[in-house]
Amino acid sequence: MVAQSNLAIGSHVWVEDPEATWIDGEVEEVNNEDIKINCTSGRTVVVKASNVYPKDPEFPSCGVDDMTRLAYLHEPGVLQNLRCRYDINEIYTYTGNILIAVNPFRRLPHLYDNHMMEQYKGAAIGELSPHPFAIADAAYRLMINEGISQSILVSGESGAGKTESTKMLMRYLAYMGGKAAADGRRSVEQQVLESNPVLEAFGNAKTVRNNNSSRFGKFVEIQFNERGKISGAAIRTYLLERSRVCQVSDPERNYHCFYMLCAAPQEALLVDESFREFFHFKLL
Ligand SMILES: Nc1ncnc2c1ncn2[C@@H]1O[C@H](COP(=O)(O)OP(=O)(O)OP(=O)(O)O)[C@@H](O)[C@H]1O
Repeated sequence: MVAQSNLAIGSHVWVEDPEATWIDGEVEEVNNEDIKINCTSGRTVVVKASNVYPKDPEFPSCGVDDMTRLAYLHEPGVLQNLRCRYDINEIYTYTGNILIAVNPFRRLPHLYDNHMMEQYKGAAIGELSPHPFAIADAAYRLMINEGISQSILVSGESGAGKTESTKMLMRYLAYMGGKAAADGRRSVEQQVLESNPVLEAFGNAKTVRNNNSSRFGKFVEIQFNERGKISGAAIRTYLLERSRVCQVSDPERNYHCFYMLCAAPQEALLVDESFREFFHFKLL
């Protein structure tokens, strides 16, 4: 990140702030490398020019849906844009063809219903609001049109929303590639979606950062036939945090499946003699 070298008096800028991370203000005085800034918090600070970043005075109050449209693509500019959008419940933002998701920490069902999936069908990226469905649709279309396998990489820190975003991507792909199941059996896409709760039971646990933290890596492969319909799927898992099974530090928890077993009716567990002592385990 490179700060502005020539700062004029009266120009709008960002400076680091110990409480707000970044705060905006106006340049009041320039003394060689030392810049005096009147912050909007009411404080006046003197900082080195290399720590001062230009602020776009014409930045729209509700932000922009693609970061590439920002006048300045630096950390305070990006964070301001994500913040403005988050405040109006716009949790998704593009940076070119990359989708950034900000965890809303509350259910937003209207964002993910069937009507939304229908809208994103065939829509080019950027035509509608940023959304995981748009990313899934672009991948699906490219696969159909170019005949080449596509990958979607979902990354972020713990609790960022990777698992939830992946489920949205899988739902959309299942919606696009779904076909009626024969003779009442479960279709492949149903089985793919229904695998999530099972995988989460055995591989997810409560941590200090996330009540449903995936303690393993996951590679989900969905196979399509030449007509674009789902023909198969494979889920590979990596690096399960095995130590959690026998060592959990408070307030974290063991894998969900342990508590699910405890919540199960006793008679269901007593089918196996080895479960008799189950409820005395220190671990539980
Ligand atoms: N799009 C969303 N809408 C509503 N809630 C969400 C969304 N994304 C995330 N959340 C909430 O945040 C929690 C954490 O998200 P998630 O488990 O997807 O994070 P993660 O990045 O997969 O974390 P980890 O790396 O620890 O597994 C979810 O259990 C859910 O409550």
